Amino acid sequence: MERLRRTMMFVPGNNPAMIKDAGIYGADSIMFDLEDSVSLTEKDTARMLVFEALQNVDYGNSELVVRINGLDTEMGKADIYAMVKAGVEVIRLPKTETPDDVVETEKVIAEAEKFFGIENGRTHMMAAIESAEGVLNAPAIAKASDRLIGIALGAEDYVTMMKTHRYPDGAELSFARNMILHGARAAGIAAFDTVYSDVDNTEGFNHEVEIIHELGFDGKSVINPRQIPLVNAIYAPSDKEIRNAKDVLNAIEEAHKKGSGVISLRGKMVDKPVVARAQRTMALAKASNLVDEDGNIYAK
Ligand SMILES: CC(C)(COP(=O)(O)OP(=O)(O)OC[C@H]1O[C@@H](n2cnc3c(N)ncnc32)[C@H](O)[C@@H]1OP(=O)(O)O)[C@@H](O)C(=O)NCCC(=O)NCCSC(=O)C[C@@](O)(CC(=O)O)C(=O)O
Ligand SMILES: [Mg+2]
Repeated sequence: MERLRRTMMFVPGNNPAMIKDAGIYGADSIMFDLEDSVSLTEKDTARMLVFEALQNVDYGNSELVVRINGLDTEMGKADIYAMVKAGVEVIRLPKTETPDDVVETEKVIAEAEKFFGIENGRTHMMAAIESAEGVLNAPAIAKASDRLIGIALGAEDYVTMMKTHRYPDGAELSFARNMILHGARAAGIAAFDTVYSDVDNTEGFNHEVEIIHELGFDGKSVINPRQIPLVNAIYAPSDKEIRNAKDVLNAIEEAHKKGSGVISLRGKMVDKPVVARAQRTMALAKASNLVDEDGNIYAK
């Protein structure tokens, strides 16, 4: 079962207080930012703070991600070497335009792993897509490296270069969302939606999460801890979905014992994709503490 990444929380890399406490909010992934939330004069400070935090702060089970500055900046290479040395799990490349951007970054990551005597391939990658060219190249970007665990939409930069704004119905993002989602799925990796910057607008945030959940996104970048439980609530399966998933998994286990792979349950075919969906449902139910280890729904 692949790792759940319903929420990926940005933490400004030059904010010691936020860095220290980032693990208490239960984000599936914590994403320390060395890029756009950090001013030019603070770039070295942020790199050092995150370098220390990655090695000395306990962030529990959250996955640790760092958004580096791109290789087209003078900070990019130093960011990569520092984060690889600190043992970060995933390096996120901002403003990815072409597959070459991924390939070039992967080369530097591999160099850094070799330089520090770290097993080649240990550092995974994500590519954030934040422009028209990046969106049109999304399928190729998603296939550009085996290190990629996913690609993400960065809509603040994207809408600016598209000469539009963020709107409640999200029409301005529909093409980009679908290109990124299909590119990710064709490459067999995860797809993440963009941040929602109006932190106090719970209704607007929930509406946006409903849309991306329905489309099939694995999760959403968030900028504030208050947004985490909102995403988890929408990604939590209903009791009916949990019961059905449990029946599917029990039925297929029985069928495998009898040596068959395709069965029907209450008249509906149950084969590999149905089983995969049931496994994801149970993983989401467990992550939301809705069921016990055996998949039984906790009494409300
Ligand atoms: C928005 C606001 C100022 C609101 O502050 P507020 O103070 O009102 O928040 P409160 O709710 O009052 O905080 C309650 C407690 O949580 C703590 N706390 C808050 N936020 C926390 C956090 N993120 N991490 C850990 N801790 C946190 C806080 O310290 C307090 O702790 P304590 O005092 O101890 O109780 C704050 O959230 C914040 O700065 N967010 C990060 C913004 C950021 O990183 N932007 C860059 C990434 S997007 C981008 O670049 C665009 C993109 O590139 C994206 C893409 O590519 O995907 C594109 O193009 O689209
Ligand atoms: Mg951006």
